[in-house]
Parts: sequence; C-alpha cells; structure tokens
Amino acid sequence: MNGSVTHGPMPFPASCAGAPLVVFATMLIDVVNSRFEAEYQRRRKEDEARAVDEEYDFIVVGGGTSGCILASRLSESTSATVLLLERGGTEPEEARVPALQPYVWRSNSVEYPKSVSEQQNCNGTGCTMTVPFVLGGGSTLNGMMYVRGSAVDYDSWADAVDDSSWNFTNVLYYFKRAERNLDLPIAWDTEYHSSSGPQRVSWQQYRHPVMHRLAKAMLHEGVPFRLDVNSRDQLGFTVVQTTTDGGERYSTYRSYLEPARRRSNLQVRTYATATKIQIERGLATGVHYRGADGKDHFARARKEVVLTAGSLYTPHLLMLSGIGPSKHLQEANIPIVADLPVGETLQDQARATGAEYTCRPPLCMVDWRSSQRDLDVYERTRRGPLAANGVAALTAFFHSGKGSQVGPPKQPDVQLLFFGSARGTGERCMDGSWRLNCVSVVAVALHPSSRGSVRLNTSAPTSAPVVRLGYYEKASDVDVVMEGVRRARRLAAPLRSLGLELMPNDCGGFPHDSDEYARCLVRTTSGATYHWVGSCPMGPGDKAVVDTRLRVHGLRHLRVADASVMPSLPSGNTMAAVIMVAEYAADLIKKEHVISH
Ligand SMILES: Cc1cc2nc3c(=O)[nH]c(=O)nc-3n(C[C@H](O)[C@H](O)[C@H](O)COP(=O)(O)OP(=O)(O)OC[C@H]3O[C@@H](n4cnc5c(N)ncnc54)[C@H](O)[C@@H]3O)c2cc1C
Repeated sequence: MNGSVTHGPMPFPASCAGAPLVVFATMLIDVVNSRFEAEYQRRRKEDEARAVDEEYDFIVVGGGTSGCILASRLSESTSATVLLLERGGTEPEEARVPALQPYVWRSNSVEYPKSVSEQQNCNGTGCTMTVPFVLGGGSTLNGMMYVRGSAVDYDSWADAVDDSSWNFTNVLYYFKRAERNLDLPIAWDTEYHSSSGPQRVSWQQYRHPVMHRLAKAMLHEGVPFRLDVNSRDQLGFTVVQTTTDGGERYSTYRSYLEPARRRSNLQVRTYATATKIQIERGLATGVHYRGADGKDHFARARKEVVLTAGSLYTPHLLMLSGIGPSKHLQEANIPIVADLPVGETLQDQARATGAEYTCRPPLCMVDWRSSQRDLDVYERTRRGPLAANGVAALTAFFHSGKGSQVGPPKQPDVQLLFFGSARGTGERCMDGSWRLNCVSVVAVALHPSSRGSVRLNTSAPTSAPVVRLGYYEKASDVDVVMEGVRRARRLAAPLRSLGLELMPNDCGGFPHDSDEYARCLVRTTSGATYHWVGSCPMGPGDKAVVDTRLRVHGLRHLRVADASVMPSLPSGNTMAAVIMVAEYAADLIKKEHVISH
C-alpha cells in the first residue's frame, strides 16, 4: 500500500492460517484493497492537478448512508451544484454479495478504533468499533436489516423536540418516499409501503434451514410471528426485509448515488477527508479537506454545508471547527465559534450474547467443498447461501417492561439478533461464514438510558475522536438485556428436540437459572452494536445541537443530516431511520433554497 489508507486490514488469527475459507477470504480482501489502491492513485493525480479552490452551492461531508442520499437528492435539479466529500473509496463490487460482508469488513473499507475502556462493558478492555470508511458508509457494510422502529418512537421524537413534523404520520411520508418494496405480501399495504422509491427492500431468497427450527422454537415459546414489523405492530418474531434485490445488496450508494454520478452538476470526491468547516461571521462558507495528494484543499459553499459524517465523525468535525462545549474546546486549544453540547449524548444499543446453539450435519455442513458449490451457484444464479447473510434476517422484538425507560406496551425494548458462524476445533476462524454450524442469539436493549460521548483527543485534536460508549452505566439497562438473555436461553428446550444444542457456558459458576448467571453473561459478552445516534441531537433547548430543521443552532448555512441528529434510538436497527432523516433533510434544504424537486 502506498499511503492510500489510514489503517490496515483486519487480520485473521494466526491459528486460522491455511484454512481454505481463510485463504479465499484473504485473496478476496487483497482484490478489494488493490482496487481501493488504484482508485486512490487516480484521485491523487487529480488532486495534484487541481490548483484552484472550488465553489459549489452545496457541500455534503461524508458519503455514507445519509450522504449518498443528500448528494443525489440535492443534485436532482441542474440549477444546484453539489460536492460530496468522502474519506474512503468507492463501494467495492464484493460488498454487493450479501454473504461476503464479514470479509469485506476486513478490507480497508472499515476502520476499527477502540472505545474508551469502561469497567462495566466489553470486559473492561474498550469495545472494538466497526466504523465505515467507504462510499455508502454503513449501508455498504451493514447487516442490511430494514427495520423502521415503532410509531411510538417518532411520536416521542416529535414530543421531545416540540415539532409535530417529526411524528410518525409525517415521517412515514419520507420512509415511503425512499422505499421500493419488492415483496407483494408487504408492498400491497400502501398505507405503510411504497414500490416507487429508489431504495430497494426485499426478503432474501435464501433461508438457511436452521431458521425454520429457530422459528419453530419461538412459536413453541409463545412468541407470535409477525409478517411485517414495519407497519402497525412490531412485537413478535419475523424474517425481516433487507436492502437487497435479486440476491445482491443495494446500499444507498448503489440506490441513490451511483445512478446520479454522471450528472455534470455533481462532483463526488473520494479519499477527501474534511478537516474543518470555515465559519465567517456566523456563516458556514466552505470546507477545508485533505485530498488524496495529502495536501489541504478548500471548497467554498455558496448555499450550505451539510454534515453527514456519522455519529462519531460529525461531532468530531464540528469540534475541530470550534463548535462544541466551550470548556472542552478550550482544553484542546481550539478557538470557540459556538458553545453547543456537541458529542455529549451519544447513544447506542447495549448488547450481550445470551446463548449459542450448535447444529450438526446434515442440517449444517461447513466443509469447503459445499462452500465452493455455493460460490458456483451464486456466480451462475445469484441464489443460494451467498445471497443471504446467514440467519441474520431472523429477528424478534419484545416488550420486557424492565428498566427505567419503560414505554407503552406496543413499543419493544428488547431485540433478539441471530448470527451464524462456522466453528472448527474450538477456533472462531470463520465468524459470519455463509456456511454455519453455530448460531449466537444476541439480546439488545433498544432504548437504554445510559449515554456515552464523543470528545476530541485534547493533546492531538485532529487524531481519531475519543469515544465513550457508556453501555450499562445505568443498572436498569442491565435488567433489560438480562431479560433478553433469558428469552434467548428459553429456546434451549424446544431447540434440543429440533437438533440444536445449547453450548455450555459456566459463567461465574452460577446456577443457570439464576439472575447472577444472566448478569454474568451480560458482563462478559457485551460488545458494540454500531447503532450509534444522538451525538448532535435536534431540539429547541440547550441540550440540542441542531434545530428541528437540522440547522446548527446559532449559525447559518450549516446543517447536520445523519444519525447524530436523532433525539433517541428507534426500536430496532438504525439504517431505515437514517434514510428517512436524509430524505426529510433533502426536502427541508430544497424548500429553504427554493430548488425544484
Ligand atoms: C457493522 C455494522 C452493521 C450494521 N447493521 C445494520 C443493519 O443490519 N441494519 C440497520 O438498520 N443498521 C445497521 N447498522 C447501522 C447503520 O448502518 C447506521 O445507522 C447508518 O449507516 C448510519 O448512517 P450515517 O449516514 O449516519 O453514517 P455512516 O453510514 O457511517 O456514514 C458516514 C460516512 O462519513 C465518512 N466520513 C467520516 N468522517 C469524514 C470526514 N471527516 N470527511 C469525509 N468523510 C467522512 C465515512 O467514511 C462514512 O462513509 C450497522 C452499522 C454497522 C457499522
């Protein structure tokens, strides 16, 4: 590598060397990284050749889930010029194969910083965070689960920010505007769904046979089946729709930005890292960024700068630009432009692995010959195990009634996620393999009360932000996840009769039906969920960073339009809500600047 990336790929454990799947994955990662390298070298030459500062109507910073939508929507009218700055490269083709997600994660499309170590989570060592570094952002790398959350979530947003335009009835318009729902049994319900938006949403065609056993076990335990968790009711288990079509992933890059890239009024600049927003007399006038040539460049914004660098990097960039808590900025020697609570209320959903179940042949085959056959089937037909991400489309939502944030009975507060892996002789070489013989059931607290933070490293502010995730700081969040852990373990008896065995885990030596045991599992198996939101929340008060039209308080021509503006977490995975926020933000900006739709 010739300095193109700020981080190296994630290696496999040395003990896995030589395993055929690991050899295959290593080659795949090399292919992805060499394509990034070629793009970087092209970009470097372009940057070196560009001497003058540029000027656009809009500059969108961060080409992730939200940024791709904003850049595409704002450039729909030829009367507006748009520059999109993204620090990573273009979405690799391999990311479009659903089952290759865990391998693409190990390429240079992701960085893996550690959060601040906290005694109560991630075994006190700091959590490893998977942070997107590629056009498409999370939507290019994530589990593709399309979950909107419940109506109550958005009605509570509207109450909290005192603006009814964010209630469910109103935001449903934007959920629908984005959606191209491809499954008739769901799409027919046009009150909740649409088939004409850019974002493809569908069921994965391949379902691992283990999913049927897990579903049977949940029915046995009285958990109702819910066909569509994105309409009236969310409680129960489901096979969730994903951002896929025809066996391939559709990120927001592919759905929105790629078709727009040929527009002459849109510039997409990869390997361009924004370093500071230029503010002149309270007005955002442009963005300083480091190009692929390693030099500083400046682009002027005639109308607006829109930040979509995600919940960790949007607050980082604001603080580098002098917008943040004044005391903290002083510590970092950064001149204060606006004293705002940037980065103070980071939220993520605490999780813990409640149970792991093993599955034997012939139901679960993890041999390399079968895997090769799958590759061949996928190559020819876009079907088979590679067209799905294991068993992850199966999920369940519960209302535990525990914890301090007890919402109305219709609002879930616990989600169960199911992840497959292939285990060899006790070694976890192939987590996330498309062939699996182990299923982990992960319990997630959807509405935790604990909060984290994003801060500058005061001795080296331009280096990576200091992230404290805060999971389990409030004891009530432990109670909620413990309830999820119990539900994950209740599946043991019905699953045994269906051929799946609970893996032994003598956590702390406590009796397995005791609270101490569930608490021990929570303590020892927690990890990051990557659903971080709320680091620049919207609202009218002094706890908010942006107003309900997403404009940074006290400044002009500066907006935030990504996961960081959410006042609270939705009841589920966060991508669908980010897509909705981006669609709404595009409308707000177009209306304010009188740009045609
Ligand atoms: C591993 C993983 C799995 C997930 N699984 C799911 C799932 O199955 N379903 C679901 O609903 N949600 C899931 N999520 C969450 C979802 O992907 C995120 O909520 C969503 O992507 C956030 O969108 P965003 O636009 O706010 O930020 P991102 O998508 O993270 O985009 C931020 C972008 O900004 C760029 N950037 C950052 N700093 C700068 C800078 N200074 N200059 C230029 N560019 C910059 C980054 O490279 C990135 O491309 C997952 C997330 C992860 C990480």
